[in-house]
Amino acid sequence: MARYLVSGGAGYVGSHLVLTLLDAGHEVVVVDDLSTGHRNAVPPGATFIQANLSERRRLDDIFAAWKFDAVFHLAALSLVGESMQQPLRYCRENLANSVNLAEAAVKGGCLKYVLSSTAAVFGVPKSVPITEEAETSPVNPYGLSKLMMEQALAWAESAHGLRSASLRYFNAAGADPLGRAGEDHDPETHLIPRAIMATLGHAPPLHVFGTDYDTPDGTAVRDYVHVMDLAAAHIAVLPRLEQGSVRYNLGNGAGHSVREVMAAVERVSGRKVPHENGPRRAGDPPALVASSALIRAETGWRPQHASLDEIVRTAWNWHAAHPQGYGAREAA
Ligand SMILES: NC(=O)c1ccc[n+]([C@@H]2O[C@H](COP(=O)([O-])OP(=O)(O)OC[C@H]3O[C@@H](n4cnc5c(N)ncnc54)[C@H](O)[C@@H]3O)[C@@H](O)[C@H]2O)c1
Ligand SMILES: O=c1ccn([C@@H]2O[C@H](COP(=O)(O)OP(=O)(O)O[C@H]3O[C@H](CO)[C@@H](O)[C@H](O)[C@H]3O)[C@@H](O)[C@H]2O)c(=O)[nH]1
Repeated sequence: MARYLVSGGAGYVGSHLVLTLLDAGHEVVVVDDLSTGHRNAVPPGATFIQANLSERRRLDDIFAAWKFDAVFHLAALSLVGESMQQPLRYCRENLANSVNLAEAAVKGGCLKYVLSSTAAVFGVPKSVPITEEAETSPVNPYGLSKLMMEQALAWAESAHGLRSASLRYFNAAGADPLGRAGEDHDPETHLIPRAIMATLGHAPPLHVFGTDYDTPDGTAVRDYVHVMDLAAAHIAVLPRLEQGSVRYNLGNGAGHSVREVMAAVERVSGRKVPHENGPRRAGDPPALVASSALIRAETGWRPQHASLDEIVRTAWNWHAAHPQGYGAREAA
């Protein structure tokens, strides 16, 4: 049994990671300011500390009070469009706060650091699937802020011995198959929850952002990876850190178009997805698909929930059971 710090553990991916760590018998301390997360999303078995990562002294106190085997850093701002409007805020939140956490970890003697990075570090890729050798050339401040932290971590290894894994998630999707957690963002911008909420009648019809892409059906293609598979990857990379820092692309390795996602929602729900076709969303690349060959080869990680229907089914079940997301339980 080990003890881990999870920043952003009240958020979507973070809450699923905390469940996975607790299920494996580990001890978890969550640090989250609840800016986009939910207190009710933190599983009961975890210790919760409400703090902002800009509070460096609080972080030092936390690392002094507990000895952690590793830190998983998920807390961040992650809306691409918002980052275009507020580039400096994104750099402060995603770079400066990540540096704060890394400094506090080093000072506290915790020398393993797993960063939630993103496919957005690649910008518009020249080809898919995207390997780790592909050029990193972000086209928005969000991707830049994550890439800068990846680069800072490389220097922190040589200077401070901080071993890091930068996990470039592609599109996190789905929910805990046991129904203990799900996705609840406000506003919700992600395709699968939006399609499901529209189908349940809890949101307006889905807007299909672009039908004129150079893809098989004209809609944009993404690599949807189950959030529990993402969570499992965090544990799988830890032994690899004994040999040094790593950067891994993390996806299912299969691309699905917006129309294919809608078809999956229709298969799972037995209902039509109310939708309207519209123009492209600014900044959206036509296709992002991961090559996850490297993490598979080096850690043995494999997606266990790879089918799009299974991903959509777990998300559907959670949204159907929680029409107001975590709000209903917060009010209860
Ligand atoms: N969801 C995706 O598809 C996706 C894809 C690629 C990368 N990522 C990355 O994964 C991570 C988690 O994403 P998510 O979708 O779960 O987001 P989320 O918004 O659901 O979770 C982020 C959590 O961090 C907390 N937080 C934010 N700023 C903080 C601060 N300064 N101090 C303390 N806590 C703070 C929020 O309250 C929230 O609980 C992010 O780093 C994101 O960039 C997500
Ligand atoms: O209402 C909607 C929402 C999305 N889309 C399309 O669906 C696809 C997926 O969009 P979305 O779910 O918003 O995810 P992305 O914009 O691909 O971004 C996610 O995945 C990236 C990695 O691939 C991460 O960097 C981001 O943080 C994460 O939000 C895109 O083609 C969108 O244009 C629609 O057509 N209608």
